[in-house]
Amino acid sequence: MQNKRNEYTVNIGEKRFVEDYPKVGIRPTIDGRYGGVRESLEEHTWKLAQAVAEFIENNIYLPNGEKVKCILPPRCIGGVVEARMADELFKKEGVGLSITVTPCWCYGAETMDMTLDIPKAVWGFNGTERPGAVYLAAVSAAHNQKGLPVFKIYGKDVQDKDDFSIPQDVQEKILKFVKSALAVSIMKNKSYLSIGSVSMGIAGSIVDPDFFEDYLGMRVEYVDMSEIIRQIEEKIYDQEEFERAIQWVRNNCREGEDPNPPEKRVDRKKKDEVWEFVVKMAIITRDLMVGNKKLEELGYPEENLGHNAILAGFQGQRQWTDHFPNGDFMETILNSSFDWNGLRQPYILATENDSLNGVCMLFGHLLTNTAQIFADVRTYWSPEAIYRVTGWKPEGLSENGVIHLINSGSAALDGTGQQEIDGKPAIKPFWEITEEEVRKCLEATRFCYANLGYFRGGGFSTKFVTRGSMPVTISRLNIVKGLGPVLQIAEGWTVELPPNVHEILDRRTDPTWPTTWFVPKLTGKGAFKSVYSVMENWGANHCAITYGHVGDLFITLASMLRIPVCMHNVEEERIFRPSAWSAFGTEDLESADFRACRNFGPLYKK
Ligand SMILES: C[C@H](O)[C@@H](O)[C@@H](O)C(=O)CO
Ligand SMILES: [Mn+2]
Repeated sequence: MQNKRNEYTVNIGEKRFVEDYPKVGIRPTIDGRYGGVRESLEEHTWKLAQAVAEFIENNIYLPNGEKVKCILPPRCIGGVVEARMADELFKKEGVGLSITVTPCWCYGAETMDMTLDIPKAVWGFNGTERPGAVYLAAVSAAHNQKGLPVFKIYGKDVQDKDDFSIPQDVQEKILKFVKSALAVSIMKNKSYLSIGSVSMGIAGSIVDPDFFEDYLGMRVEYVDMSEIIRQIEEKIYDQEEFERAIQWVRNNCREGEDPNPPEKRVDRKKKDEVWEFVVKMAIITRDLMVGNKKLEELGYPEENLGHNAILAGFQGQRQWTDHFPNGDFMETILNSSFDWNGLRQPYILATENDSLNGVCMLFGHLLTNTAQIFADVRTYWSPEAIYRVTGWKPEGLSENGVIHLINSGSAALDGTGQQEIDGKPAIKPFWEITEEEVRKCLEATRFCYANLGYFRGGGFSTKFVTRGSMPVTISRLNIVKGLGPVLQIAEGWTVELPPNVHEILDRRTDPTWPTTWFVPKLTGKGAFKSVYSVMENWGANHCAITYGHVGDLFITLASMLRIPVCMHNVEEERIFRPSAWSAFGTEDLESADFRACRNFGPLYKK
């Protein structure tokens, strides 16, 4: 069996190359004055730092299901020498983000974390016997003056000096910061693997290496789609795995309707061959992304390495799909939390090589550890149009109309909504999913032979309807000349339409594709005045769907990467950005975000 974790581990001859997940550096800072002050604070400061480390280790998981690790320096940091001791240790340990913790006054610029490129936060204990909050303000001023934005954490209520508990509001900020900062750190130095080129003129598939390098610290790798053909024909894949995979597919993936007119339909033999082909595509594409040590054993040391890809895109349409089976099955299964190897971390793969949608999927995956759904933002159905076409007057969540999210590939099977949390439809991290839920996701899905008008080479498209009432967040990254990247976020819910209404609306589109009916949370303002205005303000043809109302996490992450958010419906109290953002205006946070991002510039700009 393959390792459950897709951890970018490959063999190079005798050696193993393992890119470890980043750790969290906890920096206890202290007033450096010996002779009474420092001694009286050592224990308290250390205990507070330990409490933060314990809280993080108990509450935050890495995408591979392991607990995140925290690193504390050899001693408290009272001045620059101890700050450097922490730096050295953190570098050795692979720390990717830091939280400075203190209950007292310390010397700002002498104790601060000056590491470039890593997200930083400071929790200044809100007590009054010792001025931790005064340090927080001072060190944040130093960070801003030096152009190293910092997240300021300051509890709302005063705590007693011997209280080592972490108040609820502080906990929330720590979680937001660590989850987002981990995402920044995990994607750094990984690749986007562009398989093929531009799909049908879709701008997101004109993959922009400057964006990936400057904003995400990633590199872009490019391979031609013919590489998949070479590996199929020369049998450069693990044939034992292929046999297991095709057997699993035959037993678990049920075919649905064939949408093609009878005279165009292909026969059973051809369909069986296509199944074999698309399963090989999935195995090979996964290996192209992350490598496979089996390939070295089989005599393919180069292919064994893969491309260090945490994210990939497959052009598919048109040259490939005009001749070969489409990428829908491959995209669906790789994006899912399970396959023939059991439950495992999803591999993030964008359809139509839409790298900008892929980035949103990657953000969503790293922020929540869950599988993502890729979709076209296809149709706004007003209540009037629904009534006209179906005779049903939309009610409840659907009363202001719905948006039809649908695309041929890339929708993870988790998107069926057949997993549950407290009896409600959900998408969970792979280690929380049960075998029974895997079975239900598969049962709720049909694989329909591809529409031969669009896909001359055939293939199997994934068909399901997402269960309603799931809180979800849709997102989209766009690049605008002169402005750079901007992120859009809409929190909302999946809805279920009455079956006959769904059927009528779905049949007007491509009924062999997965559908998610989506309703955004309306605020009555700007782009969120109506469901129509959300659709109208969407910046491209695609969105990524992430389980949960996690727009606040996307906002925190975007601020770390200096990507402004041009549209969101997240309540103001949930927004957490570096303290420097207030210096760009406190009334209109949206405009201030643009100014702050422009001022600090992309995190990795050369
Ligand atoms: C089959 C069509 O070409 C679709 O793939 C098209 O509607 C898209 O998905 C465009 O993003
Ligand atoms: Mn599309």
